[in-house]
Amino acid sequence: MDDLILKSGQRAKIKTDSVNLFYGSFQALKNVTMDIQECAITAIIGPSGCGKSSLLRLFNRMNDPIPGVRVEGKILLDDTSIYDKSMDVVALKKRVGMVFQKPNPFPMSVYDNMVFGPRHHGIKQKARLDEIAENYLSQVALWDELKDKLKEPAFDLSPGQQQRLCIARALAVEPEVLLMDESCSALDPESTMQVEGLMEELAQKYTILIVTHSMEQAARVSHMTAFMMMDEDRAGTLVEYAPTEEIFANPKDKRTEDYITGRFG
Ligand SMILES: Nc1ncnc2c1ncn2[C@@H]1O[C@H](COP(=O)(O)OP(=O)(O)OP(=O)(O)O)[C@@H](O)[C@H]1O
Repeated sequence: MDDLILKSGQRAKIKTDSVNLFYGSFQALKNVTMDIQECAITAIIGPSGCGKSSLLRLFNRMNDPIPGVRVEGKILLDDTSIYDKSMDVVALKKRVGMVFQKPNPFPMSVYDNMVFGPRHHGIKQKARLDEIAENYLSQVALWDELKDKLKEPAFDLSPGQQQRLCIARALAVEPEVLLMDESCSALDPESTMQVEGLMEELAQKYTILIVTHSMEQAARVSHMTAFMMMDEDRAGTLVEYAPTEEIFANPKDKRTEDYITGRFG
């Protein structure tokens, strides 16, 4: 579809148009319009409370269970409206996976973590499940470390290994988009570097969105950066959205410049 082609010539995987999000009477996002590039890393940055996580969670309808939540405007995944009444939310969550701030392996073995999603989606054959476990643990560079520990509890792994396992588990259902909400903030610097390296590799195949408090991380790994702020009503707005190099080297908006140079936030 032509309207999914961006000015840069890249294809948009997700498009939002004039999105407002309300928690009850509180407006958490105001008029957010952005096109998210396919097979690239997009970072969402901004001060605490400006709506970064709220925005991220809109893309796989994670906000749905919150009482009083209301979404206005349009959000497209490819050319399908995510908030259309006919949208199959289980299928959406398979296409748009999520990795959280704290590693959250399930209380089961490494192997069972890996095959949980595929089993849920109907894959039964042991050989196929084994293949999936090996393939995705390899993609996150854990196979060599864990191939002899597949039956051990995932909780026994180091935090960095646990987070890579959670990424592998998210990949095992073959998503198209991966949402990462401060997924390195509970990790030590070495594990952070490993996960960042992994993100860069994964971006060749997957569309990745990250929320991060670390501007260094946004600058290191992302291709596009969205800077958000609260307006006078405390609603989150998109201030500037551009290739990461431009945001950090030549921001167009004074507020972006003030934030990235550490004058506030
Ligand atoms: N479930 C909820 N119910 C009501 N208000 C909420 C809910 N979740 C978030 N909010 C409010 O929405 C606003 C945006 O929150 P959100 O967590 O999206 O911001 P953030 O930029 O990700 O913050 P942080 O950087 O501190 O994680 C905040 O004012 C927050 O208090």
